[in-house]
Amino acid sequence: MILYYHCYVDLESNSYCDKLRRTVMYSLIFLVFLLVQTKAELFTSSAHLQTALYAERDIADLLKSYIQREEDRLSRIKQLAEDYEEHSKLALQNLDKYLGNPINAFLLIKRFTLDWDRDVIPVLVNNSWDSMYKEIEQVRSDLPSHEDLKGAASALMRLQDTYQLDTSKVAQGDLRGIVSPVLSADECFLLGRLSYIENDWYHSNLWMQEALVREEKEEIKSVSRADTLDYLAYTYAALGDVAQALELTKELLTLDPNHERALNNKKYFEAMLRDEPRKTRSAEEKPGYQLNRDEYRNSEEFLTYEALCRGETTMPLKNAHLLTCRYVTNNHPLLLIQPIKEETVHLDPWIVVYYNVMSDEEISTIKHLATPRLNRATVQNSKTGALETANYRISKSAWLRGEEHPVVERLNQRMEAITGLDLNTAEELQIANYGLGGHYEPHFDYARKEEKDAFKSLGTGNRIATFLNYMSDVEAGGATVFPYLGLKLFPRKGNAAFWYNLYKSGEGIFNTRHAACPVLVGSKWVANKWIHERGQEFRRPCSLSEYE
Ligand SMILES: O=C(O)CCC(=O)C(=O)O
Ligand SMILES: [Fe+2]
Repeated sequence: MILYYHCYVDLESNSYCDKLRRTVMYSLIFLVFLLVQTKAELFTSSAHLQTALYAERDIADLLKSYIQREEDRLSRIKQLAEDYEEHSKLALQNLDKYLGNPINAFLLIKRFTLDWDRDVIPVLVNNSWDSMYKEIEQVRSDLPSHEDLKGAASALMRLQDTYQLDTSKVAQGDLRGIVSPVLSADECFLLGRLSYIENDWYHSNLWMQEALVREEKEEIKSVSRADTLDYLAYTYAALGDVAQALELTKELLTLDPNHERALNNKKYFEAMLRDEPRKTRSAEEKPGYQLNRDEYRNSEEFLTYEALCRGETTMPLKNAHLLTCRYVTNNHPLLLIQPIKEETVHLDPWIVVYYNVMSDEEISTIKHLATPRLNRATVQNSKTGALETANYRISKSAWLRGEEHPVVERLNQRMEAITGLDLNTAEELQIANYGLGGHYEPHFDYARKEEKDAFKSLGTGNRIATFLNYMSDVEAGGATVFPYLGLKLFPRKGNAAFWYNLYKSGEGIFNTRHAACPVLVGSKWVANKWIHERGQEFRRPCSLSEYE
């Protein structure tokens, strides 16, 4: 703090010492920024949320050892009290005799000088909690923050939308048949309130309704019915259902007749219904349509993406009868002994799945290498070209270079053998871990014409192909889907998907637009290899025809 203060005062000065101080100060500020950044990001990766559980275990150990020490101390105090009680009782029975003995007098004095300092003070004066608390505070930094709470709530809302989860079923601990903990009325209320803070009236309304239902059933109330009615009425009004808002406000007034806001709202709602009697919730007919969602999230593409995520069939797969499987060797020494099984899952654009590309051991090595380096995944701003985080891509990722570990190098060579493409110009291997509700909404892997500078710094052209390794099964959700093809690929540990993003002319293939569905239950790990145009001139020769 002192350092910061001095530097602040001298900010304009240019002596060497000041420059040094300024550098230190900026580094500190940057460090704090980094800490805040990483702290607020636990929920975006399941690997990082694990640290919270380890921290919780450490806190339990710390608390237990503290309790043990305190129990020992208390029993020492108890012994002392008993000893004093007994000694004084004996002495007081015959005071003159006791004190008349010089040895007794001497021992009494010793008792409250030397013995006191040595045996009593350490037991009575206790500051072990302070040091204990400091230790807990250190572990605290590994625990989730309020930002994580907000992120987790909005992830739950996303899961609820995508997988069309019924609010009361979620509250009862039913996630599409997978058992999860039951939520109390106040936990439903919290979800309603967190949505409310985000001006998300739709979800706030659902969860406040559920809070009311649960509150009614609770013997010991965990939430105030009046508060819940207050929020719920507001959300109904915000969603346009003024009549319902009025009903609930009246109920609130029966519980709390002097509730000032409710009294005002009642007048306001009554006036609205009188002056604009047709004012009811605007009903949008499209399935999946939600008030409050932005235009894109109500679009055909997005609704198809969500339907595919749920495993629905949105359109018949074209030429499904022509899809085949085969063993691939490409006459490559790596594949001659152990050919790789290739399943064509779509013909045009050509999309294949390769089986058993990575072994469990390789996957575990790669996860270990990546875990400490996982950072919130970024996307490129198509206008400014800058890399930034966005809600439409929630995961954490790390880049691994071939030279870092033989397993990475071996995987790179294997992908080169399988695809027959040159991977020297490819991007490094990107490891991604999706946490709670982690997803990547529909996107192209290739840069479109308007994104002129997208891969300029790499100098290797556009992303000609994608090789997507699945490093985990996902219990529910987490599919890779292609909304324009009606294609959905559910992750299988060790398998990989591969497709070309560009025609031979270099033109982007629109229908490769794809997305990673939110993870509903489980954790999703993938390793992505984006292969670039440069180096493929003879391996995948160009064509003059635009769409080939
Ligand atoms: O994780 C997935 O299923 C797809 C990921 C993806 O499309 C990407 O990272 O570009
Ligand atoms: Fe992608």
